[in-house]
Amino acid sequence: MGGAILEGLRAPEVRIDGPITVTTRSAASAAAFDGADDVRAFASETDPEANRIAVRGARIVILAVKPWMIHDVLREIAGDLEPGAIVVSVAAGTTIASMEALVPAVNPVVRAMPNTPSVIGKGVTGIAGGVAADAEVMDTVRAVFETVGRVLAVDEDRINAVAAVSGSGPAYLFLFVEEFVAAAKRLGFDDDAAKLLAEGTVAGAAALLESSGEDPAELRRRVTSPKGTTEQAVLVLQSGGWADLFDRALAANIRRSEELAAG
Ligand SMILES: NC(=O)C1=CN([C@@H]2O[C@H](COP(=O)(O)OP(=O)(O)OC[C@H]3O[C@@H](n4cnc5c(N)ncnc54)[C@H](OP(=O)(O)O)[C@@H]3O)[C@@H](O)[C@H]2O)C=CC1
Ligand SMILES: O=C(O)[C@@H]1CCC=N1
Repeated sequence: MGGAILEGLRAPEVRIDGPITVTTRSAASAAAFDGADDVRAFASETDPEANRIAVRGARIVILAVKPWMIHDVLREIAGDLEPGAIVVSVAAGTTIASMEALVPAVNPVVRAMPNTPSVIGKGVTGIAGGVAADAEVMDTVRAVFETVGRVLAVDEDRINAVAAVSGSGPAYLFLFVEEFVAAAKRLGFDDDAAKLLAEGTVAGAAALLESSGEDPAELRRRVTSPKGTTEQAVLVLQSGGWADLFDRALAANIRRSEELAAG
């Protein structure tokens, strides 16, 4: 996820004050930035000081390690944070209070829940601020994530729901595409043809949804000729109990965030 945000931040039209410093665990991941003039990268496996060096002088520190690693990384960097530096975590299920307990009170903590379309500037990110995150801090964090898409500010008690909808949402759509391609193959299309038809349709329909500004129900209506073919397929799909399926899937997602928060 950190890489997706970084890709968005590195887009030519985005202007960042100062250098972007990246840390990774492996030297191999850091080596991907060799020769880059806009990013410097350090690997913690070869430089145990990497994270501490990286945060020195930084106005914003974005943590994008796995949820169960966030607290250890915060303990590691807390003493090197600049006073007032904003700490942003994108981790699922890691509460603001648990992070605030590990950093100086002068460092505002913000939780962000982005998604992977950020890599092409079409991300959706929910943000929620802690006690020291005043309006200026939230505007700054909003501006960072607006470089990679759209931003919704929420109270922290809604962040798990944001994760369930938009954070994980791309995976649901990709699962749909996988199933759609597989169904096309079962109709006799070879792999390439099935992908062309099914993936091309999803990409085109998503672009149409975005560019038309129309409600998806209206766009669906325009495909569904009365007494036509689409109608028959839609009736079958609607009989599958999607509302309940989605409710259960999102509830399971939120439950997992709560488990992660509980440790
Ligand atoms: N994937 C997604 O769609 C989303 C993920 N998130 C959150 O993003 C976080 C990361 O998830 P994800 O991107 O899937 O995880 P990945 O495992 O893909 O990425 C984790 C990154 O952290 C680096 N890393 C690991 N340990 C350290 C360390 N000690 N110091 C510095 N860097 C380190 C890894 O380096 P290396 O490359 O060398 O292994 C890797 O680049 C999670 O907390 C998740 O909840 C939030 C929203 C969406
Ligand atoms: O699966 C996860 O835990 C992360 C959080 C949201 C998307 N991916």
